[in-house]
Amino acid sequence: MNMLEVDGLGHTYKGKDGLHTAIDGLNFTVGAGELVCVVGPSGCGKSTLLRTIAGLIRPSRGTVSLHGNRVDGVPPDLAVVFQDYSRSLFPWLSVTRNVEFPLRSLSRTEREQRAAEALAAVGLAGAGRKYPWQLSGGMQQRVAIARALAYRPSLLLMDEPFASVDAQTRFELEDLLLRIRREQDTTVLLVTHDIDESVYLGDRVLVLSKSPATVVADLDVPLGPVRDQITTRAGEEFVELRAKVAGLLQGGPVTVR
Ligand SMILES: Nc1ncnc2c1ncn2[C@@H]1O[C@H](COP(=O)(O)OP(=O)(O)OP(=O)(O)O)[C@@H](O)[C@H]1O
Repeated sequence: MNMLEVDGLGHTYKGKDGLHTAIDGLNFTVGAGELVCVVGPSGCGKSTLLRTIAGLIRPSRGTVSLHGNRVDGVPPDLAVVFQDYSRSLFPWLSVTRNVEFPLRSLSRTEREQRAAEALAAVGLAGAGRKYPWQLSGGMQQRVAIARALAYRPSLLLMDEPFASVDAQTRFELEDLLLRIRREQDTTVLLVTHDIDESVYLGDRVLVLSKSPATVVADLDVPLGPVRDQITTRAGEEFVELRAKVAGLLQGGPVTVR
């Protein structure tokens, strides 16, 4: 079953300086349980795409459907993790209260249980009473991921989620995401600038053209569910795929030996 269907999606911003078409004629689907990465040149419209899927922008053309229902406003069963963790957590709330925040409609016991489970899943079982400002950047992003997971969304949207952390933490968070989606079967659409990251994480990689963005390639990543930062990245298939994505992003012919 398709969790997400994007059909003929286009958006034109109307600004003071006239019209600007950010995305145009985008078509793709994401199946339940898939992790799909989106890469594209800077400014090609990746954030516009995510905002449209999240129902934050009403598209000028085309439709977005989440498990068969047309998105028209922010869907209730969707969570978003942004790049800027420092602005996505509430500094005056403890880690546990931050994770419980979207669960206000649930009973207290259920909120506490879900928050504890999600914090354990991201390796922060002991940090619930701390405040975001007492944690490192990587730990804060773990809290943001835990908050999204505790909500148990049908679709998890991630907008450059690891772009603001150091390289070592980035690797750890990538592996955390791979483990979580193996264990919880979460459906994820993740936008990244990083070609290597798109291949390392994705079951599929969607390559976008420069603005106005269209899908220039939809590549399968046959690397299996269990990946390793050292051996996977050194493997022949990985190296070939990343060269292919890089070639597509440059817009040139793709010759991979
Ligand atoms: N609110 C807006 N009004 C007018 N133009 C906008 C608006 N938001 C974005 N744009 C323009 O639309 C284009 C796509 O922007 P968007 O932020 O979606 O791209 P992106 O691929 O996410 O960028 P980056 O890679 O830099 O994060 C850009 O040219 C941008 O200037």
